[in-house]
Amino acid sequence: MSDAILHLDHLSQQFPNASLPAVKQVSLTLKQGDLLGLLGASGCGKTTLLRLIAGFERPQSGTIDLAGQRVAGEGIWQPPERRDVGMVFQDYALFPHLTVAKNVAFGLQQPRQKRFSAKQRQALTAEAIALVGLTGLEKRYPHQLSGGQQQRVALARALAPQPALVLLDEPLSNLDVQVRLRLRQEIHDILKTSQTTAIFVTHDQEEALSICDHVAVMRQGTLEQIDTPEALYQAPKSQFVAEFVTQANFLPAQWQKDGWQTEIGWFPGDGVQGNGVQDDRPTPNHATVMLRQEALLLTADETSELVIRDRQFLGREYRYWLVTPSGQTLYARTPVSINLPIGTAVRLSITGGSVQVFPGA
Ligand SMILES: Nc1ncnc2c1ncn2[C@@H]1O[C@H](COP(=O)(O)OP(=O)(O)OP(=O)(O)O)[C@@H](O)[C@H]1O
Repeated sequence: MSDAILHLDHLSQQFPNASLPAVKQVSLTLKQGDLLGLLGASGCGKTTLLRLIAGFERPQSGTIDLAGQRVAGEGIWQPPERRDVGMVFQDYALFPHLTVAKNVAFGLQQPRQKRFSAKQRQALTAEAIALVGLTGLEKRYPHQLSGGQQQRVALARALAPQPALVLLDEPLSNLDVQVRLRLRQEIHDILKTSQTTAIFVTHDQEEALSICDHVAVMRQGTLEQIDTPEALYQAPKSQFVAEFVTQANFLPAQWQKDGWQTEIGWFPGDGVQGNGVQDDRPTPNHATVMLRQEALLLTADETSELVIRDRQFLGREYRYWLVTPSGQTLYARTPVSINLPIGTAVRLSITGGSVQVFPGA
C-alpha cells in the first residue's frame, strides 16, 4: 500500500440510538491523483464517510491510513487539524467579512501538520487563486461574487495548503444547472492540474460518471460497487447499482426459448446472472430484465398493446414515455429520426446483443 494516499479498511460507524450503522465495513484505496466519485441516495452514509476520513467522527471499528500514516484505528486517533485533508462543502462556508485572498489564506494559518512562513502563505494563496481562475478578484468579498465563483474560492481555500486529500461534499448542489455543468468540468481540470487526490460526493449519477476516474455506489452504509464509470455503466453488479447508474427500465421476465419473455415481448438473452459475465449457475426461470433507454427501438405496430403516453424533444433525441398493458412506465431515448406521435401503439426491440438480467422478478 506504499503508493496509496488513502486506505480504508473495514471502516464502520454507528450513531448512538441508531438501529443500523451509517457506514458499514467500508474498504477502499486511493492513489495519488485519483478522483473518486461517491454516489448514493440521501441517507446512505456519504457524508458520514467523509466526516470519518476528515476526523469529525470516530469510527467504531476499522482503520484509516492517510498519506502513509495511520490516523484512526485501534488506540490511534488523529484529530481533524492533524490530518492533511482539505474540505469543500455544499454551502461554500466562506467567511463573509473576509476578502477572497483572506478566505483562501485562512486555511494556511490554522494549526496543522505543515507550517508556512508569511512569504509561503502569500505565494500559496496567489497560486491557489490562479489555479481556480480568480486572479484579479482577490480583494472582493463573497457577496460580490456569483455562486460559482464563491465555490471556486472554497476550492482554492481547500487546495492552498496542498493537502494529501481533498473531500468535496456535494459542492455543486446549490448552483443552477448551467453553472453546475461548467464548474464540474473545471473542478475536474483543477484537481487533475494540481494532481490532487479527491473524493467527490454527489447524488447525481451523471456528475459522478462524467468527471471521476472511479465511482463508488453506496447503499445503506456499504459500498455496493466501486469501478470505473464505464464498467459501472456497462456491467452493474446488482439491480440496485443498475437502477441508480443507468436509469434503465426493469421488467419481470420468464425464461423461454433461449430468451426472456416479458409482458411486452420476447428479448434475446442467455444465462447471464446480472454481472455481464456468463457463470456456472443455472439460468433461473424468473428474473428481471434490464432494458436500457438508449438501446430500445420503437416500431409502430397497431397490434401492440404498448402505447406512447408522452414524448419530450431533447434536441438530439426524443425521450418517449410508454405504458405497458399492466400499467408499468417505460422510457426510451431514440434519435430524432424516429418520430412517432403520442398515442401510437409500438413494438419494442433492442439494439445490440442480449439483454442483461438480474436474479429475481
Ligand atoms: N449525528 C448523527 N446522529 C445520528 N444519526 C445520524 C447523524 N448523522 C447522520 N446520521 C444518520 O446516518 C445515516 C447516514 O447519514 P449521512 O448524512 O451520512 O447520509 P448521506 O448519504 O450523506 O445523505 P445526504 O445525501 O442526504 O446528505 C442517516 O440515516 C442519518 O440519519
